[in-house]
Amino acid sequence: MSEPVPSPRPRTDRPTALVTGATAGLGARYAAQLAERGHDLVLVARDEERLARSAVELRSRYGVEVEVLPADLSERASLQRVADRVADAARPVDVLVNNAGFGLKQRFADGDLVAHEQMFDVLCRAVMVLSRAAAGAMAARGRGRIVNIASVAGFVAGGGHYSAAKAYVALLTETLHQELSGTGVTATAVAPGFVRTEFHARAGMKSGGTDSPAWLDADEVVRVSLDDAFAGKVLSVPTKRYKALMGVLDVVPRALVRTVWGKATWGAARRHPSGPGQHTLGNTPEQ
Ligand SMILES: NC(=O)C1=CN([C@@H]2O[C@H](COP(=O)(O)OP(=O)(O)OC[C@H]3O[C@@H](n4cnc5c(N)ncnc54)[C@H](OP(=O)(O)O)[C@@H]3O)[C@@H](O)[C@H]2O)C=CC1
Ligand SMILES: CC(=O)[C@H](N)C(=O)O
Repeated sequence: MSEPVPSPRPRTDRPTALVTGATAGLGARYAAQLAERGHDLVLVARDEERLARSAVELRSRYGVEVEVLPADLSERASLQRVADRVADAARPVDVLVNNAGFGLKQRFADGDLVAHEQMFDVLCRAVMVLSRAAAGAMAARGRGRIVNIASVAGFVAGGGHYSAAKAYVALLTETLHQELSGTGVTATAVAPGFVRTEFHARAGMKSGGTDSPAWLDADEVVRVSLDDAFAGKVLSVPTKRYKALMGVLDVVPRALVRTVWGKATWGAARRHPSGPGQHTLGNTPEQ
């Protein structure tokens, strides 16, 4: 039986940050580092027990107010509840971190359509709806930060539907940044490389050698990206090695990138064993 979700606590003078995917990986670190930077928090994810545990830990460690908002962002009604919270003028959200996400080790062409639709809903539709909610409410107040977690994968071909989804996040964020110019609201796309989180285990992807330099520490990614976001940068590519890789990707022929990236990262995505339309989903929380 999960702990009852505590009702929102009285407003403080601290700014408030809403983080999606706050129970694990990068999202858990965004919540901790934003608390450390003096923000009250609204935590969003599906796993209510992990949310409640995170809230207790963050309150006691950082002395900030923490609200939990259980939601499956692939479900429209759930997503709308989160959008309503983001847009609530009576309880302003000053920083929105659209972080929730997962990968699919399935080809797009013959993979599980339901799984691909869910990934699109979480990686793209949720980011769009919540960014819109934040843009309107923040611009009305003349201040706010929108931080959308894209990926290096969004700048390379060959990463499957996931890459396309992350390219959408990056470009939508650049549009937001441009359209919000002069309003006091900034939008930052964060493009991490490979980060040691639950992402790959949840998706059943090989992630051997995570102690190699190619793999980043989640705390470093979050610290660098928050520094960039608070500096108003439109794109944050944590660490020099991934900034260098992005430069290389600009000049290497795309056909070569398509061939190499897919194989070098998740291995050749499996043809779906039972063919298109079967419903075996990844993205199950680690217990
Ligand atoms: N790890 C990496 O190598 C990289 C990751 N990224 C991106 O970073 C972001 C965070 O990923 P990462 O921390 O690695 O992954 P993790 O798997 O460690 O964490 C994913 C988080 O998202 C939440 N989540 C998953 N599905 C949903 C859903 N349907 N509704 C609400 N919340 C959901 C999970 O909580 P719950 O299960 O409780 O819902 C969890 O808190 C993602 O957008 C990912 O694409 C980008 C580049 C590299
Ligand atoms: C780099 C990513 O966004 C992704 N986690 C991957 O493993 O490709």
